[in-house]
Formats: sequence, C-alpha cells, structure tokens
Amino acid sequence: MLEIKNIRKSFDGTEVLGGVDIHVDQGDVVAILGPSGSGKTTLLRCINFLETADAGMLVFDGERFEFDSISKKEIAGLRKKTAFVFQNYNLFRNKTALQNVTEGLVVARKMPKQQAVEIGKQALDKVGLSDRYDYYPNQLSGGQQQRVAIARALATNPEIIYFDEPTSALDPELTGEVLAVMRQLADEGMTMLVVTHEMSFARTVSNKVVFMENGAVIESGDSRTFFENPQEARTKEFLRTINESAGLTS
Ligand SMILES: Nc1ncnc2c1ncn2[C@@H]1O[C@H](COP(=O)(O)OP(=O)(O)OP(=O)(O)O)[C@@H](O)[C@H]1O
Repeated sequence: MLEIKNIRKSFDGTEVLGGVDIHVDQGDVVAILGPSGSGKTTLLRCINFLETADAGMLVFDGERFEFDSISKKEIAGLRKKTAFVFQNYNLFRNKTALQNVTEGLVVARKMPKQQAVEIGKQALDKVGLSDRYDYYPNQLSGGQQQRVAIARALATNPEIIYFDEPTSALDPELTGEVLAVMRQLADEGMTMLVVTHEMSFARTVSNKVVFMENGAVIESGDSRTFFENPQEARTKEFLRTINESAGLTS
C-alpha cells in the first residue's frame, strides 16, 4: 500500500538520507530501528511532508508521487489517508481530551459536531480513556496524553499511522500502557510505520523491521529473521549491544 523509493534528504549539504527504500503492505507493522542520528525521524517526517525530501518517490495505493514535485493538493489528499503520532503528543493544552480528538474532524474535515463527538468518544473508548473525555492534557499522565494522540489519529480513520518514537518521553510503566494499545491496533490489522527504540515492541509486535544507519538501510525484512538470524555483520553487532545493555547476555 505504501512504497518509498530512493528517498534522499540533505541538511546544509550534509546527507541525512542517502537513498532509502521502504515497502509497507496493508496490515504490516513496520519498525524502523537504528542508532541515534541514523535518519529515522527525518525519514518519517519526509514521508509525511513535514520536511521536503530532495528526491525519491512515494507510491500510495498505486498512485505515484515524486517528493520534489508533489503539489500541496496531493499532499492534502495523502494526509487524509494517513495520521501521525508524535513523540511529545502535540496536544492542544487548552482543549480537553475529547476536544483534542474532535477538533481536526470538525475544522479540517468539516464533520458535523455531533458526529465528531460520537467518533471522538469511540476513539477514546478504544484507547481505554472512556473516563477521561473532559480532562485537560495537564490532568493526564504522559501515557494517557499519548493515548489521546493515538485516539486523535484513529478518529480520522487512516489507512496507515506513522509513529515517531511514541514512548520515548515515557517511563517504563507508561510505555507499557501505550505499547499495549499499539499491540491491540496491530492485532486488529492497523497498518503502522513506527520509529522506535523499543526492542520488545519491534520483536513482538512488528512483523517487519527496517534497520538504518547513517541514512541508509542496512538490513530490512521479516522481524523474526532480523532478531533470530540477522544477515549483516552490523545488524549482529547492533543486536549484541542492545542485548548486553538489557542485561540479557554476559
Ligand atoms: N532540521 C534539521 N536541520 C539540520 N540537521 C538536521 C535536522 N533534522 C535532523 N538533522 C540531522 O539529521 C541527522 C539525522 O537525524 P534524525 O533525527 O533523523 O535521526 P534519528 O535516527 O531519528 O535519531 P534519534 O534516534 O536520536 O531520534 C542528525 O545528524 C541530525 O542532527
């Protein structure tokens, strides 16, 4: 459903993405892994046009778009089919959980308010916040705020949700509560592209992994193969370091 071909991006003459390919089928949960600074966030931001990639192509449901010549109208069309969940939730501080979820439906999608409220409540119920409709972000834990952000994404009925390190601002307990929601979405067949440092998520929820370093894909494919039988020396080293820091090996 989503293919990224040969995406390139430089900042001030320094190449950050050097020709990355990604393939996502419907129902896939793709984890993008890699050391800090490898270009993961930039990749996601370029795919969602929050940054302008210098070159490459995006194919969405068979429709092809060149990154360097896509129109604003085409971007708006693609954004209707996709949703983005940020590391720091990006909620409106002066709006309740329900208002945060319904705002985009009413303003951007021109949905009647009553319908938006109904859909918003359903989305909040789905992420376990049926008792928090009227709470403001500062009355919610970080994990609850991120679940509001996920509800906001779900309410737009996207074909795919992009997540940029959705749990990296959270302590382990709250991380677990957000990952449980994401696991449930995966079980229901939601297509997700997730930049993460959470190896447990990549190992147990994602079915595909893309491992990046220095703006290039080092290894990608089936997540079980990646973790149990990595092909590249660099991947083996990365996994060894991760396992050692988690205290899993001596
Ligand atoms: N707006 C920007 N201007 C200049 N350089 C940038 C910009 N955004 C990112 N970079 C640089 O691009 C490189 C890749 O950054 P990016 O955030 O994509 O990596 P990452 O893999 O997501 O890292 P992390 O895991 O630490 O979030 C880094 O060297 C970063 O400093």
